[in-house]
Amino acid sequence: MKVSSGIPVITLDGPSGSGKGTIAQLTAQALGWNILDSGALYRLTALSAERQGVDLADENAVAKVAETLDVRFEARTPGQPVSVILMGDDVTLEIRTETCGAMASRVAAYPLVRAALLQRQRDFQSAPGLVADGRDMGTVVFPDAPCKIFMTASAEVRARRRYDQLKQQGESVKISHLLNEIKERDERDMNRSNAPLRPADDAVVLDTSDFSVDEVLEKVLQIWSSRQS
Ligand SMILES: Nc1ncnc2c1ncn2[C@@H]1O[C@H](COP(=O)(O)OP(=O)(O)OP(=O)(O)O)[C@@H](O)[C@H]1O
Ligand SMILES: Nc1ccn([C@H]2C[C@H](O)[C@@H](COP(=O)(O)O)O2)c(=O)n1
Repeated sequence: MKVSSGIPVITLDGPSGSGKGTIAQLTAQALGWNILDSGALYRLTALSAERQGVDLADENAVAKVAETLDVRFEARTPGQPVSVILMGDDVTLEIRTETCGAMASRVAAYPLVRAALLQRQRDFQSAPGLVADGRDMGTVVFPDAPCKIFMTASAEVRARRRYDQLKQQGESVKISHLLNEIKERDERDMNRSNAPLRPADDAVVLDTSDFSVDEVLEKVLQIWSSRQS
């Protein structure tokens, strides 16, 4: 099984809403690297299982879905937003809903599902480099990555960010509801027995609560630069 190939990887792990996806995108763009949105694979597994009428409580059946996931990530330029195509159907927006995120968190707790998606994630490691965003990028998927960052922010700040994001998209939700969902998701992601959400021992922990996107990006690029000198 391929783990390390000498191609550099920056891992960005952290809880929901900490800004990993946004920063992964901008970092990949700044460096001209490839990107792995590992959460999308769990979201796609959940969505595909639901579409096929698979019971999400059946670990073996959901793992089969993960093993045979027919998905394409279409990126025109490295670092630019990608379209996500599931069995020929563009599901880029559908996988981003809160409902799909909650289903993803549920199937992500299954060891068989995690095992089924492991090599698929490692296969994203290609030249000139990879920015990998998720929950276990630094601990399990790319344990040899030269630069590991664990992004955090208070649950309140993350709920506010999500609220602003959904409002911008024209969705009306209560911030108290989002806060509860975030706390529930954190609880499930941190307390599962397999690959729980936690910083790798050699990760830099970055609390983004009081920083803008631009400030976080600058810090991530500084951390990467410091790893090279
Ligand atoms: N430092 C920041 N300051 C303000 N807003 C931010 C910051 N970082 C991210 N955001 C905003 O917060 C929202 C959530 O960010 P993002 O989707 O990147 O988080 P995430 O950690 O990838 O979440 P998930 O794991 O649920 O996909 C987005 O609208 C993004 O623009
Ligand atoms: N490496 C990963 C990535 C994601 N998950 C789980 C945890 C989340 O609740 C869910 C959706 O992730 P998101 O798109 O919000 O980053 O998938 C995981 O367990 N491991």
